[in-house]
Amino acid sequence: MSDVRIVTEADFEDWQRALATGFLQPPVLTPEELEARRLQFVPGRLLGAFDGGRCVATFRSFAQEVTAVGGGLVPADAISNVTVSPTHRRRGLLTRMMNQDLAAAKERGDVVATLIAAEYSIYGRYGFGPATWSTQWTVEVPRAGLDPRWSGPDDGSRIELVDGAEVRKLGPEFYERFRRTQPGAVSRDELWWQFNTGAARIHSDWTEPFYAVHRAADGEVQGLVAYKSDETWNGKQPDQTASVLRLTATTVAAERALWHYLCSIDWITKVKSGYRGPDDLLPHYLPDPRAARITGHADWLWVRILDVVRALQARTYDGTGTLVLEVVDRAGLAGGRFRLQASPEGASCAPTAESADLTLDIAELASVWLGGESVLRLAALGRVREEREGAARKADALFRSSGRPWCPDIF
Ligand SMILES: CC(=O)SCCNC(=O)CCNC(=O)[C@H](O)C(C)(C)COP(=O)(O)OP(=O)(O)OC[C@H]1O[C@@H](n2cnc3c(N)ncnc32)[C@H](O)[C@@H]1OP(=O)(O)O
Repeated sequence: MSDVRIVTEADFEDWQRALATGFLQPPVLTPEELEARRLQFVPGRLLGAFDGGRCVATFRSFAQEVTAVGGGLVPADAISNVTVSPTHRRRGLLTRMMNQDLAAAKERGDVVATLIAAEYSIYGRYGFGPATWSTQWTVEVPRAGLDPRWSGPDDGSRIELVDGAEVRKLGPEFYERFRRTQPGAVSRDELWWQFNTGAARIHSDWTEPFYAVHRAADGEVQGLVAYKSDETWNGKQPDQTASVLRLTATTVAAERALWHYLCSIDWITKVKSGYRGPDDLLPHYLPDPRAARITGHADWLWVRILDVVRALQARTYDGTGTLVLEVVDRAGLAGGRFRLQASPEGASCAPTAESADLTLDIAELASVWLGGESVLRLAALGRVREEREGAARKADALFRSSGRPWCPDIF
């Protein structure tokens, strides 16, 4: 039987080989890739399964914060790098690593665990629910109806091209402001900025994208985009695609200006949006919104609530009401019956012996927690059970939020 345990520095290279194998990537890493990945080594946060001295499964977690509805920051156990080698699949190794990690996260006091799921059907069994969704658009620039003479914003703000070193200087402060405005956004640590600007390279074939920053008239950074272009030249008509890696903005004006900028670059006939929130305004920045075609839509950030009281108290509520929730958690980590008393002034939540209004699984609670799913829809699907008539409608009104959550990052 394989031994599941915390990974030491001595195991690290073997662990990385197993990780690459599990993700069907070339199993031998360059010294530069290994060196960059060592920066992610946090003692106690890497798990592995070992069989006959060889690593056959990998699991990594790290400290993160998730933005709740209303802008509160919630401590999270972010999970990544989950693999089991094909030689050892379906023997319960993932289950053992997950159970160990979630127990440790609960013990540490993390309110939720988060991950981006490779496949939909893997993580529900561990109490995770899809909490944010993402939509990809492709803009057919010639059909968008934008003014072809556009030469940047005319409100005193400006767009500047910058390099990776500059992004590392101005990006973190900007993103700290941004993430407080966006439910579902996750924190980025210093390593994130290094990996995403090429200062440290997990993949040695990394190439520098273009970076453009939007500055308000007073110089404040209000938007940042990283994008790439394909290098096709068909000899006659320029027909290039700009692919957005990330675009975030703290104001609608900055966001609009950056999309307009991308659509105005000479030679660019298509703009691929990357992973946006499902209610992103992008189509409506175009005189003809039909020029933006949806090319992908799927679940994105999955959340596992570890502490119902703190999770429900961390977010804001537009409505006023009291609700008793029976939360079922098969793993025994966070379930129970809770009374939520919410109003725009604040919320309190505590265990209760009162009879329940609504019964739902911990995974369904995660899906409605950030406002990404509606209680009424889950009730219609039979995934939330009303114990009192009208409770689903009441809960729907309480958990509903004015915008859909969005997680711009992959981890
Ligand atoms: C956050 C991230 O890193 S996402 C990346 C996830 N990794 C990958 O997709 C890489 C390729 N896949 C793998 O490495 C493995 O198949 C894993 C990690 C997904 C699963 O590991 P395993 O050790 O085989 O899972 P384990 O044996 O613990 O399975 C537990 C249960 O999940 C089910 N399960 C596991 N993987 C899958 C899957 N891909 N699809 C559907 N069900 C699955 C098993 O059938 C089992 O069900 P049961 O409890 O009803 O018997």
